[in-house]
Amino acid sequence: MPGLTTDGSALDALSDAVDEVNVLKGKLWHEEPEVEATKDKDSFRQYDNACERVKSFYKEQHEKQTVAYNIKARVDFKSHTRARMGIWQAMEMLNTLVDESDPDTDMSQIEHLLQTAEAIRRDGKPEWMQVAGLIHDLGKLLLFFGSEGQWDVVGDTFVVGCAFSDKNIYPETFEGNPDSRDAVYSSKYGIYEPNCGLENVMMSWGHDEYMYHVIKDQSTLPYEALAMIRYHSFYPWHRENAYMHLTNAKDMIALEAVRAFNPYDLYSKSNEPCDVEKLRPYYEGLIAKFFPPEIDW
Ligand SMILES: O[C@H]1[C@H](O)[C@@H](O)[C@H](O)[C@@H](O)[C@@H]1O
Ligand SMILES: [Fe+2]
Ligand SMILES: [Fe+2]
Repeated sequence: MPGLTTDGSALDALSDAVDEVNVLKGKLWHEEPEVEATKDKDSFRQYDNACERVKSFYKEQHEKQTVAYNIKARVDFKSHTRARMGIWQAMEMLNTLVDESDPDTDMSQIEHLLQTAEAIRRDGKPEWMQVAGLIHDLGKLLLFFGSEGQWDVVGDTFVVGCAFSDKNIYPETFEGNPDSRDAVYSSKYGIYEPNCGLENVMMSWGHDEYMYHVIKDQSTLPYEALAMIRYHSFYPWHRENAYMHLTNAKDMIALEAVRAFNPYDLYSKSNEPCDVEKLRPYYEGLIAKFFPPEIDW
Protein backbone atom coordinates (compact mmCIF):
# COMPACT_ATOMS: atom_id res chain seq x y z
CA MET A 1 0.00 0.00 0.00
CA PRO A 2 1.60 3.36 -0.95
CA GLY A 3 2.79 5.41 1.98
CA LEU A 4 2.27 2.61 4.51
CA THR A 5 5.27 1.93 6.70
CA THR A 6 5.28 -1.15 8.88
CA ASP A 7 7.76 -1.71 11.66
CA GLY A 8 8.74 -5.14 12.95
CA SER A 9 6.13 -5.27 15.70
CA ALA A 10 3.27 -4.43 13.33
CA LEU A 11 4.41 -7.27 11.08
CA ASP A 12 4.52 -9.65 14.04
CA ALA A 13 1.00 -8.66 15.01
CA LEU A 14 -0.15 -9.20 11.45
CA SER A 15 1.38 -12.62 11.26
CA ASP A 16 -0.21 -13.57 14.62
CA ALA A 17 -3.56 -12.47 13.25
CA VAL A 18 -3.06 -14.59 10.13
CA ASP A 19 -2.21 -17.59 12.31
CA GLU A 20 -5.33 -17.01 14.35
CA VAL A 21 -7.52 -16.87 11.25
CA ASN A 22 -5.93 -20.07 9.99
CA VAL A 23 -6.60 -21.83 13.24
CA LEU A 24 -10.23 -20.72 13.09
CA LYS A 25 -10.57 -21.73 9.47
CA GLY A 26 -8.90 -25.02 10.28
CA LYS A 27 -11.34 -25.76 13.04
CA LEU A 28 -14.14 -25.10 10.66
CA TRP A 29 -13.19 -27.12 7.68
CA HIS A 30 -9.87 -28.97 7.59
CA GLU A 31 -10.69 -31.28 10.43
CA GLU A 32 -11.53 -34.89 9.64
CA PRO A 33 -14.65 -35.01 7.47
CA GLU A 34 -17.38 -37.16 8.92
CA VAL A 35 -19.81 -38.40 6.38
CA GLU A 36 -22.17 -41.28 6.67
CA ALA A 37 -22.38 -43.71 3.80
CA THR A 38 -25.11 -46.30 3.59
CA LYS A 39 -22.73 -48.72 1.87
CA ASP A 40 -19.14 -49.76 2.46
CA LYS A 41 -16.76 -46.91 1.53
CA ASP A 42 -14.47 -49.30 -0.35
CA SER A 43 -17.29 -50.20 -2.67
CA PHE A 44 -17.23 -46.81 -4.42
CA ARG A 45 -15.21 -46.17 -7.58
CA GLN A 46 -14.83 -49.83 -8.52
CA TYR A 47 -13.73 -49.42 -12.12
CA ASP A 48 -12.40 -52.95 -12.67
CA ASN A 49 -15.86 -54.39 -12.54
CA ALA A 50 -17.73 -51.32 -13.80
CA CYS A 51 -20.38 -51.64 -16.49
CA GLU A 52 -19.69 -51.26 -20.24
CA ARG A 53 -21.17 -47.76 -20.23
CA VAL A 54 -18.42 -46.55 -17.87
CA LYS A 55 -15.62 -48.40 -19.68
CA SER A 56 -16.52 -47.15 -23.11
CA PHE A 57 -16.96 -43.63 -21.74
CA TYR A 58 -13.34 -43.54 -20.50
CA LYS A 59 -11.94 -45.11 -23.65
CA GLU A 60 -13.53 -42.36 -25.72
CA GLN A 61 -12.49 -39.62 -23.32
CA HIS A 62 -8.89 -40.76 -23.09
CA GLU A 63 -8.59 -40.97 -26.85
CA LYS A 64 -10.12 -37.58 -27.59
CA GLN A 65 -8.74 -35.25 -24.89
CA THR A 66 -5.73 -33.97 -26.83
CA VAL A 67 -3.82 -30.70 -26.46
CA ALA A 68 -5.35 -29.50 -29.74
CA TYR A 69 -8.88 -30.23 -28.54
CA ASN A 70 -8.22 -28.51 -25.21
CA ILE A 71 -6.99 -25.33 -26.83
CA LYS A 72 -10.07 -25.29 -29.04
CA ALA A 73 -12.39 -25.81 -26.06
CA ARG A 74 -10.87 -22.81 -24.26
CA VAL A 75 -11.12 -20.58 -27.31
CA ASP A 76 -14.79 -21.58 -27.73
CA PHE A 77 -15.44 -20.94 -24.05
CA LYS A 78 -14.00 -17.41 -24.17
CA SER A 79 -15.69 -16.47 -27.43
CA HIS A 80 -19.26 -16.19 -26.14
CA THR A 81 -21.67 -16.39 -23.21
CA ARG A 82 -23.94 -19.44 -23.40
CA ALA A 83 -26.74 -18.40 -21.06
CA ARG A 84 -27.69 -16.03 -18.29
CA MET A 85 -29.47 -17.49 -15.27
CA GLY A 86 -29.39 -17.96 -11.52
CA ILE A 87 -27.83 -20.89 -9.65
CA TRP A 88 -31.08 -22.60 -8.71
CA GLN A 89 -32.36 -22.37 -12.27
CA ALA A 90 -29.10 -23.96 -13.43
CA MET A 91 -29.60 -26.82 -10.95
CA GLU A 92 -33.06 -27.46 -12.35
CA MET A 93 -31.78 -27.37 -15.90
CA LEU A 94 -29.09 -29.93 -15.12
CA ASN A 95 -31.52 -32.35 -13.64
CA THR A 96 -32.27 -34.33 -16.77
CA LEU A 97 -28.66 -35.47 -17.25
CA VAL A 98 -27.52 -39.05 -16.60
CA ASP A 99 -23.75 -39.13 -16.08
CA GLU A 100 -22.25 -41.96 -18.16
CA SER A 101 -18.93 -41.92 -16.29
CA ASP A 102 -20.32 -42.58 -12.85
CA PRO A 103 -20.48 -46.13 -11.51
CA ASP A 104 -21.94 -45.02 -8.18
CA THR A 105 -25.16 -43.13 -8.68
CA ASP A 106 -28.40 -43.44 -10.56
CA MET A 107 -29.81 -40.38 -8.85
CA SER A 108 -30.58 -37.15 -10.60
CA GLN A 109 -27.98 -34.41 -10.55
CA ILE A 110 -30.03 -32.10 -8.33
CA GLU A 111 -30.22 -34.93 -5.78
CA HIS A 112 -26.47 -35.39 -5.93
CA LEU A 113 -25.82 -31.67 -5.43
CA LEU A 114 -28.19 -31.48 -2.48
CA GLN A 115 -26.86 -34.69 -0.94
CA THR A 116 -23.33 -33.33 -1.12
CA ALA A 117 -24.30 -29.97 0.37
CA GLU A 118 -26.41 -31.61 3.08
CA ALA A 119 -23.56 -33.93 4.11
CA ILE A 120 -21.29 -30.88 4.47
CA ARG A 121 -23.95 -29.00 6.42
CA ARG A 122 -24.66 -31.92 8.76
CA ASP A 123 -20.95 -32.04 9.56
CA GLY A 124 -21.06 -28.40 10.69
CA LYS A 125 -18.86 -27.02 7.90
CA PRO A 126 -19.04 -23.35 6.85
CA GLU A 127 -21.60 -21.90 4.48
CA TRP A 128 -19.09 -21.31 1.67
CA MET A 129 -18.26 -25.00 1.72
CA GLN A 130 -21.93 -25.97 1.62
CA VAL A 131 -22.29 -23.75 -1.42
CA ALA A 132 -19.24 -25.37 -3.02
CA GLY A 133 -21.00 -28.72 -2.52
CA LEU A 134 -24.23 -27.40 -3.94
CA ILE A 135 -22.72 -26.12 -7.15
CA HIS A 136 -19.64 -28.28 -7.73
CA ASP A 137 -21.14 -30.29 -10.61
CA LEU A 138 -23.12 -27.50 -12.27
CA GLY A 139 -20.46 -27.33 -14.96
CA LYS A 140 -22.12 -30.43 -16.42
CA LEU A 141 -24.47 -27.93 -18.03
CA LEU A 142 -21.84 -27.88 -20.77
CA LEU A 143 -23.78 -30.80 -22.19
CA PHE A 144 -26.58 -28.43 -23.08
CA PHE A 145 -24.19 -25.79 -24.34
CA GLY A 146 -22.69 -27.56 -27.33
CA SER A 147 -20.22 -30.03 -25.84
CA GLU A 148 -19.10 -32.75 -28.24
CA GLY A 149 -20.41 -35.50 -26.00
CA GLN A 150 -20.06 -36.60 -22.39
CA TRP A 151 -16.33 -37.21 -22.86
CA ASP A 152 -15.61 -33.46 -22.69
CA VAL A 153 -17.90 -32.86 -19.69
CA VAL A 154 -17.78 -35.60 -17.03
CA GLY A 155 -15.35 -38.17 -15.64
CA ASP A 156 -12.07 -37.84 -13.77
CA THR A 157 -9.64 -35.20 -15.02
CA PHE A 158 -5.91 -35.32 -15.84
CA VAL A 159 -3.25 -33.08 -17.32
CA VAL A 160 -2.79 -32.79 -21.08
CA GLY A 161 0.50 -31.67 -22.68
CA CYS A 162 2.72 -34.10 -20.77
CA ALA A 163 2.84 -37.86 -20.20
CA PHE A 164 -0.47 -39.32 -19.02
CA SER A 165 -0.08 -40.78 -15.56
CA ASP A 166 -0.69 -44.47 -15.04
CA LYS A 167 -2.61 -43.45 -11.92
CA ASN A 168 -5.52 -42.47 -14.16
CA ILE A 169 -8.43 -44.91 -14.49
CA TYR A 170 -7.89 -47.38 -17.38
CA PRO A 171 -4.46 -45.89 -18.23
CA GLU A 172 -4.00 -48.27 -21.18
CA THR A 173 -6.78 -46.47 -23.07
CA PHE A 174 -4.49 -43.44 -23.55
CA GLU A 175 -2.68 -45.48 -26.18
CA GLY A 176 -5.38 -44.40 -28.59
CA ASN A 177 -4.68 -40.71 -27.90
CA PRO A 178 -2.43 -39.22 -30.62
CA ASP A 179 -0.62 -37.12 -27.96
CA SER A 180 0.81 -40.29 -26.47
CA ARG A 181 2.86 -40.68 -29.68
CA ASP A 182 4.06 -37.04 -29.69
CA ALA A 183 7.69 -36.69 -28.57
CA VAL A 184 7.04 -33.62 -26.39
CA TYR A 185 3.53 -34.36 -25.10
CA SER A 186 4.53 -37.86 -24.06
CA SER A 187 7.56 -36.76 -22.02
CA LYS A 188 7.47 -36.41 -18.23
CA TYR A 189 7.23 -32.59 -18.16
CA GLY A 190 5.93 -32.15 -21.70
CA ILE A 191 5.27 -28.47 -22.40
CA TYR A 192 5.68 -27.53 -18.71
CA GLU A 193 8.46 -26.46 -16.33
CA PRO A 194 9.07 -28.56 -13.20
CA ASN A 195 6.74 -27.43 -10.37
CA CYS A 196 5.21 -24.68 -12.50
CA GLY A 197 1.94 -24.85 -10.53
CA LEU A 198 -1.43 -26.22 -11.63
CA GLU A 199 -2.49 -22.71 -12.56
CA ASN A 200 -0.06 -23.03 -15.45
CA VAL A 201 -1.05 -26.47 -16.69
CA MET A 202 -3.90 -27.41 -18.98
CA MET A 203 -6.34 -29.75 -17.25
CA SER A 204 -8.50 -31.97 -19.47
CA TRP A 205 -11.58 -29.91 -20.35
CA GLY A 206 -14.80 -30.73 -18.53
CA HIS A 207 -17.26 -29.63 -15.86
CA ASP A 208 -14.62 -28.75 -13.23
CA GLU A 209 -12.61 -26.40 -15.37
CA TYR A 210 -15.66 -24.84 -17.01
CA MET A 211 -17.41 -24.17 -13.69
CA TYR A 212 -14.27 -22.67 -12.19
CA HIS A 213 -14.00 -20.20 -15.07
CA VAL A 214 -17.70 -19.36 -14.87
CA ILE A 215 -17.67 -18.45 -11.19
CA LYS A 216 -14.17 -17.15 -10.52
CA ASP A 217 -15.18 -13.53 -11.09
CA GLN A 218 -18.91 -13.84 -10.45
CA SER A 219 -19.03 -14.97 -6.83
CA THR A 220 -17.52 -14.06 -3.48
CA LEU A 221 -16.56 -17.65 -2.66
CA PRO A 222 -13.06 -18.03 -1.12
CA TYR A 223 -10.06 -19.55 -2.89
CA GLU A 224 -10.56 -22.89 -1.14
CA ALA A 225 -14.08 -23.22 -2.55
CA LEU A 226 -12.84 -22.45 -6.06
CA ALA A 227 -10.12 -25.08 -5.64
CA MET A 228 -12.66 -27.68 -4.47
CA ILE A 229 -14.68 -27.05 -7.61
CA ARG A 230 -11.79 -26.87 -10.05
CA TYR A 231 -9.99 -30.03 -8.92
CA HIS A 232 -12.70 -32.24 -7.46
CA SER A 233 -12.43 -34.74 -10.37
CA PHE A 234 -8.64 -34.74 -10.37
CA TYR A 235 -8.51 -38.10 -8.57
CA PRO A 236 -5.08 -39.11 -9.92
CA TRP A 237 -3.73 -36.08 -8.03
CA HIS A 238 -5.85 -35.76 -4.90
CA ARG A 239 -6.18 -39.48 -4.25
CA GLU A 240 -3.14 -41.05 -5.95
CA ASN A 241 -0.51 -38.29 -5.60
CA ALA A 242 0.24 -38.27 -9.35
CA TYR A 243 1.36 -35.10 -11.17
CA MET A 244 3.17 -33.74 -8.07
CA HIS A 245 6.15 -32.84 -10.29
CA LEU A 246 4.00 -30.05 -11.74
CA THR A 247 2.60 -28.60 -8.52
CA ASN A 248 3.88 -25.76 -6.33
CA ALA A 249 3.34 -24.54 -2.76
CA LYS A 250 0.04 -22.80 -3.54
CA ASP A 251 -1.37 -26.06 -4.91
CA MET A 252 -0.87 -27.65 -1.50
CA ILE A 253 -3.57 -25.32 -0.16
CA ALA A 254 -5.82 -26.42 -2.99
CA LEU A 255 -5.00 -30.07 -2.29
CA GLU A 256 -5.96 -29.78 1.35
CA ALA A 257 -9.24 -28.17 0.32
CA VAL A 258 -10.06 -30.81 -2.30
CA ARG A 259 -9.25 -33.62 0.11
CA ALA A 260 -11.51 -32.09 2.74
CA PHE A 261 -14.29 -31.86 0.17
CA ASN A 262 -14.04 -35.22 -1.58
CA PRO A 263 -15.67 -37.55 0.98
CA TYR A 264 -18.88 -35.51 0.91
CA ASP A 265 -19.03 -35.66 -2.87
CA LEU A 266 -18.31 -39.37 -3.09
CA TYR A 267 -19.86 -41.04 -0.08
CA SER A 268 -23.09 -39.05 0.01
CA LYS A 269 -24.02 -40.76 -3.27
CA SER A 270 -25.46 -43.70 -1.36
CA ASN A 271 -27.66 -41.61 0.93
CA GLU A 272 -31.42 -41.25 0.88
CA PRO A 273 -32.90 -38.84 -1.67
CA CYS A 274 -33.50 -35.28 -0.40
CA ASP A 275 -36.72 -33.34 -0.34
CA VAL A 276 -35.83 -30.74 -2.98
CA GLU A 277 -38.67 -28.29 -2.34
CA LYS A 278 -38.19 -28.42 1.41
CA LEU A 279 -34.49 -27.61 1.15
CA ARG A 280 -34.89 -24.97 -1.51
CA PRO A 281 -35.48 -21.88 0.72
CA TYR A 282 -32.40 -22.63 2.83
CA TYR A 283 -30.13 -23.05 -0.18
CA GLU A 284 -31.57 -20.11 -2.07
CA GLY A 285 -30.68 -18.02 1.00
CA LEU A 286 -27.12 -19.34 0.92
CA ILE A 287 -26.76 -18.80 -2.82
CA ALA A 288 -27.78 -15.15 -2.38
CA LYS A 289 -24.89 -14.65 0.04
CA PHE A 290 -22.29 -15.57 -2.57
CA PHE A 291 -23.89 -14.86 -5.97
CA PRO A 292 -25.90 -12.13 -7.69
CA PRO A 293 -29.42 -13.23 -8.80
CA GLU A 294 -28.17 -14.17 -12.28
CA ILE A 295 -24.75 -14.96 -13.72
CA ASP A 296 -23.27 -15.50 -17.17
CA TRP A 297 -22.72 -19.13 -18.15
O1 LIG B 1 -17.98 -40.07 -12.65
C1 LIG B 1 -17.51 -38.77 -12.45
C2 LIG B 1 -16.26 -38.75 -11.69
O2 LIG B 1 -15.33 -39.55 -12.28
C3 LIG B 1 -15.76 -37.36 -11.50
O3 LIG B 1 -14.58 -37.33 -10.82
C4 LIG B 1 -16.81 -36.49 -10.90
O4 LIG B 1 -16.41 -35.21 -10.63
C5 LIG B 1 -18.02 -36.49 -11.73
O5 LIG B 1 -18.96 -35.59 -11.26
C6 LIG B 1 -18.49 -37.89 -11.78
O6 LIG B 1 -19.76 -38.08 -11.99
FE1 LIG C 1 -18.03 -33.77 -10.59
FE1 LIG D 1 -20.13 -34.65 -7.66
